[in-house]
Amino acid sequence: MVLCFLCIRLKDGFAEGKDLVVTAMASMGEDQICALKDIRVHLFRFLSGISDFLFVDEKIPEKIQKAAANSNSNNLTLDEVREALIRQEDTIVFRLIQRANFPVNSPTYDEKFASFSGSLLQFVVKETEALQSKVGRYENPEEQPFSPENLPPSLVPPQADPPVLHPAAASININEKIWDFYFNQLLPLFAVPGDDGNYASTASSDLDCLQAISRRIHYGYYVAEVKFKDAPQDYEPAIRAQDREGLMKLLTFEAVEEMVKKRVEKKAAVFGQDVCLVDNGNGKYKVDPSVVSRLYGEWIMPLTKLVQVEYLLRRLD
Ligand SMILES: O=C(O)C(=O)C[C@]1(C(=O)O)C=C[C@@H](O)C=C1
Repeated sequence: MVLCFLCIRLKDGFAEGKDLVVTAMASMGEDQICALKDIRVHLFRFLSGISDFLFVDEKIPEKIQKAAANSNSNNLTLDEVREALIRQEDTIVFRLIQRANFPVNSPTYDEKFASFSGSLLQFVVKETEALQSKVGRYENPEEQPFSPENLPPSLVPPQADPPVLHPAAASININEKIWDFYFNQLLPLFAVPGDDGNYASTASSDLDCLQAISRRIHYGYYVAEVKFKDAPQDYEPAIRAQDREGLMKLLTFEAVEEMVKKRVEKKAAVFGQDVCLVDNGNGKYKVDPSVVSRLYGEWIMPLTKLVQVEYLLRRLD
């Protein structure tokens, strides 16, 4: 009942064109969040189906959690984890396309833009993550916050499934690096210069991109765990020697990386083409497919590997 009410208010809020934070806050007062404590069935997952503005839209981790829980994790295969990475490509490409609907909109990032301290972007990130934390987003290991200071605790009961990952995963958050490359290198490659005044939408769209990219990169925990379980005899000596380079070599598959870059380039071309009734062969894309390939080749895959190395270095602790 409470959930239905919440969904309707969320939908109405967006239909009225309210901005993300206002809608979320208006929809979920503290009382409602507390009332939701009694609903024990994966509230977070349920809500994710309602609004991908607010919550994650990937359900793969749950499948992976189950596969691993059903046995001593031999069920969890590298193919399954790679399948999850492939599905996340779609989310990333679509979110970039969404962000490309707006120009750069630099006032979004201006620290003196409004009466709150910091930029509009920082405000949206902090407030959105606080709400999402209350409904359990950060109970999922691959979800790492960009504004981790003073996050409120989850009000949702923890999932009963036995954990798949080594607890060290929780201490690995490389979002500062993601934030840095996204704003300083990637954004200027696909957002056109200009200002259309849509600052709140721009900020929430940036956060959507950041969260999808961050989830994909921190998914490296699962990739590393599967690789370790598949061949502990290969990984243990390098872990004991704390040999970063050795680990990096062991977990790198260049042929797979080439395939990934080609596939995401193709996805960006297919998902982001201008559709006309008459094919005029203009070949105009909403986001340049070569930028998406670069995103993966220069940042996403190297950082996913960094997460894997960091995880493996702590895997025997
Ligand atoms: O598929 C793997 O084996 C991964 O480790 C994932 C990944 C990637 O980020 O896509 C990273 C490193 C490999 O070299 C290939 C691909």
